[in-house]
Amino acid sequence: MHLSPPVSRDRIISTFPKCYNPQACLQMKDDWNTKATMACQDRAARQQGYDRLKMSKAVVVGDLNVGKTCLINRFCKDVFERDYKATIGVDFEIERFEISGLPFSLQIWDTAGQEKFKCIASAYYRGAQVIITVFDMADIKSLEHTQQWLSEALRENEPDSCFVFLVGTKRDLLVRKAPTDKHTKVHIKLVKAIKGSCCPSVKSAEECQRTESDAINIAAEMKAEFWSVSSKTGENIQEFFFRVAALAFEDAILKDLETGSSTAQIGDGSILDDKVLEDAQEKPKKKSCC
Ligand SMILES: Nc1nc2c(ncn2[C@@H]2O[C@H](COP(=O)(O)OP(=O)(O)OP(=O)(O)O)[C@@H](O)[C@H]2O)c(=O)[nH]1
Repeated sequence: MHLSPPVSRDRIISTFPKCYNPQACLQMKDDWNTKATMACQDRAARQQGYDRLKMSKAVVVGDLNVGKTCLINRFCKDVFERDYKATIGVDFEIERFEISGLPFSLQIWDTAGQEKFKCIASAYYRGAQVIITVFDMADIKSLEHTQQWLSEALRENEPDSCFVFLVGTKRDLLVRKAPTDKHTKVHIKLVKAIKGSCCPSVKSAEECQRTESDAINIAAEMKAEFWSVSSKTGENIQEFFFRVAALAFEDAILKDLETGSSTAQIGDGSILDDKVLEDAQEKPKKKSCC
């Protein structure tokens, strides 16, 4: 029997990850589902197939320039790219976890936000267990477009078959607390003077709260869980992806129990073997300069 290599220590999830905000949360609970826990603890189950790779597919959608690629790259490679390079079509990463002692992989699909690449990207929406709709916290228009992105992604999937997340990026651009030190106050005044009062990169604490509460309302309409993150600073990035992985993993285990299956499946139901995984990890990059 082939055993996957051990996952890195920072990808081990042992306790059930918490949501960001209870007002926009998919599952209000503190612990794993009892049935899932028992299945994980069942050594016999492990020997009969859970040692093979179990994988879920997550697609990341949203307007151009909102920070989808940076979100994925911060988590998967711990890097942040300041310069914008448009995604052409799609790209993906595979992240390996150990959850409750079992191996699990998340295939994270980065899709192009630019209109001209939409038809290529939408071909990859199918078979997703997780849809991550992304907006820029400093650009309210991108929040307004998230419902459209979600409905396009859902069109390619079974109704009620996906976990939906609404992620506000660029949290670092929002001034959460009124600055108290003289230098920051002067800096903000200067930037506002140069860029105008509608400068998207400098927002007041009130605007930040308003954006979050608008997002929470939209998340409720979308039946989504809301997260606010920064790929620049890394704030909430690991917490967010751990939450995604944990919910997808638990769902996959429970579905297996329902169907009595223990094989490794990718979103659209095809069996994933080690060769596919190796090829996927060596894929060429599909980014290009704009
Ligand atoms: N300050 C700040 N800038 C960010 C953050 N995330 C992304 N950016 C910047 O936003 C720009 C766009 O980021 P990308 O991740 O390439 O955007 P995208 O959504 O993948 O864009 P498309 O590929 O066109 O769909 C880049 O210049 C990033 O440096 C963040 O958390 N904070």
